[in-house]
Amino acid sequence: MVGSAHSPFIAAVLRSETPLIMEVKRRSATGADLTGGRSPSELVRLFEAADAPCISVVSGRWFGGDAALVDEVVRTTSRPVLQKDFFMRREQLVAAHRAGVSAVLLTAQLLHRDSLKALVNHALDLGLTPFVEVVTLQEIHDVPRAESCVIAVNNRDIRNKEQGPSNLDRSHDLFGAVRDTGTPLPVSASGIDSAEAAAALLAVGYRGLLVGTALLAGEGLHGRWGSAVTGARGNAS
Ligand SMILES: O=P(O)(O)OC[C@@H](O)[C@@H](O)c1c[nH]c2ccccc12
Repeated sequence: MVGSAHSPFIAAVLRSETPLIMEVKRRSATGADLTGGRSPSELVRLFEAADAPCISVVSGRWFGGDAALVDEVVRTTSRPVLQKDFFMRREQLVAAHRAGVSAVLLTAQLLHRDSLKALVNHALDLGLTPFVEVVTLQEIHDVPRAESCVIAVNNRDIRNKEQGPSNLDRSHDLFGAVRDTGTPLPVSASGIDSAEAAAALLAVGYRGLLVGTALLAGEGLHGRWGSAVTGARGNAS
């Protein structure tokens, strides 16, 4: 169902033929430059040309981000923006809302269950879409108000600052549990390094994929991903 009941962020991904949430990230967690000398605005325009339904921007300092980066991305695009940072307090959500973003990352692994619940409620009260990242079955079961949240399986480990290898099997293994929460937008995030891997994740039923490094560093922005993922969605949801 793609209707007015969904938030703008969720609706944009659900109706897209190329459901890739494309990410502006200045550096990898190991410090490698990912911009290739391109400005944030240039990257946003490249993503728009590649039909990104919405844009993710990493404001966390590990990845070279800051508030000015979020402002520049929001100013450049009219598509819904997801801000990726380590949101822990309500005031940070208020600031994100003021900056004009549509969705905020909430990392289940880093938040106590009660805090996650409070932050999901605060985000929804502000009109922000909670983008909840999970890595385990228990975390999936603990997501409150899943029908209003994006639930994203993170294929990397945030506790080692995402420096370890990615594990796409995690997304494949956890898909059924994510779908059963009733989230309208199950997502697989991080470490999706090829158009083929992306197509396989869509085929099991993910409705959106979050991709940063492979698009920034690889050939992803030159058409190949678009043609591989268009129509790759399964019917599982
Ligand atoms: O560059 P990748 O491997 O495609 O991953 C993107 C995104 O998922 C990743 O940047 C990310 C996942 N969780 C985060 C938390 C904070 C900052 C960034 C992230």
